[in-house]
Amino acid sequence: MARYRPEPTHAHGSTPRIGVLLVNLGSPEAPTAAAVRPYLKQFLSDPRVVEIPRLAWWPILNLIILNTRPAKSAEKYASIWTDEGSPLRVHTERQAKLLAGFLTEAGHHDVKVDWAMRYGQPSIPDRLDALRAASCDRILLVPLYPQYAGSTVGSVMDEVASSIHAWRNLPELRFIRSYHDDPGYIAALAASVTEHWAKNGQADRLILSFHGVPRYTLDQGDPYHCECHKTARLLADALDIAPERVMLTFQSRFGKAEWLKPYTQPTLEALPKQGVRSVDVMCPGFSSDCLETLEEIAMECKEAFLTHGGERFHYIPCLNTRNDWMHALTALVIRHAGHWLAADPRRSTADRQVGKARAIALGAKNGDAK
Ligand SMILES: C=CC1=C(C)c2cc3[nH]c(cc4nc(cc5[nH]c(cc1n2)c(C)c5CCC(=O)O)C(CCC(=O)O)=C4C)c(C)c3C=C
Ligand SMILES: [Fe+2]
Ligand SMILES: [Fe+2]
Repeated sequence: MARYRPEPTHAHGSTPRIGVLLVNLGSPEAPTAAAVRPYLKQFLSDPRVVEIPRLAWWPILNLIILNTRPAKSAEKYASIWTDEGSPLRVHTERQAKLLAGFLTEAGHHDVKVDWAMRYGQPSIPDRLDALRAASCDRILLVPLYPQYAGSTVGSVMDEVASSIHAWRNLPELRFIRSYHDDPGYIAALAASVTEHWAKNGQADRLILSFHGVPRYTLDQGDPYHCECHKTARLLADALDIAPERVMLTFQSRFGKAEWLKPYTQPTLEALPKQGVRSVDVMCPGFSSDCLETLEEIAMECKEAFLTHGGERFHYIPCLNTRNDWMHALTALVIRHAGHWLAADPRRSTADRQVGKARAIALGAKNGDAK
């Protein structure tokens, strides 16, 4: 059996380009049990996500979870679905379009931006094939997870590796491993909180809720927990807020094992008894609003806080397509694609910068104040 498929003929002779692939987690095709089932099957069959030995996990997944969870999840998805589809998908597609525009504006015309989902559609192998067909011989992968976790960024890289295993002529590859402490990302988060405070006043607490992962991943060396804490510390510093007014929590626990603590919902339920009447909740670990923020936090957790004696619950949206975040993402991409962009002799920014530098130099020489 041949391992390698023939390469597309256009791989030869055409102008090489740089590809940028944004990747997020993925959503079902529709908010129905029938559509949620294959999506959950793919998701929960990923050994990076559920590390239970396959033989033990297979019957639990196929005989129990996939017979009960799709209907419940579908109901939740239905409560956040938009006319254009899943919010996660809509935001990710817009982020890709805006990034392409911002890169062009910065003078990088030969960069092709595309987007893919780790689970469901558009798939990573499909979009990598498309970048190859567009003659991209250098590809930067951008998993849209600010904090690294084996279950997210690690899984994206597994899928990339399996997608290209039969390519004969491999592209040069790079990836953004995480951007949890990127100054542009932190500044965009801080600006979003500051704007919220300017309109609504400050709540008693600012809760930073991150997606959880099993506790054993921390014990085994996954840096996710540390990166979440670093993001929270940098954000609190940028906001100049007293540390005791900020809390970091972990949401979306799945299954019976212990996950990272403290858990978001039980924390919110306990706060009113401690005299905390109002909270602002933000999810810095999600680059786009999705089921886990719009339904779990803004609906479920809000109700839990209010029914336990809380008086005011505000959810601060994810960065989505905020202008400051799109600028920060563009800068991140330019930095990671750095030597490729700098080495491209057709790059027009280089020309422009040289032109500008010449104008300044000549202007200064001629005593021209302009
Ligand atoms: C089963 C274990 C899971 C781990 C580990 C996990 C890690 C993890 N997930 C995200 C981001 C998202 N997860 C989303 C949905 C979601 N997550 C799990 C399970 C685990 N996630 C499930 C089963 C689901 C599906 C929905 C459900 O049935 O509850 C989403 C939202 C997708 C959407 O379409 O809106 C995101 C985003 C991170 C960042 C992470 C580890 C750091
Ligand atoms: Fe998840
Ligand atoms: Fe959830």
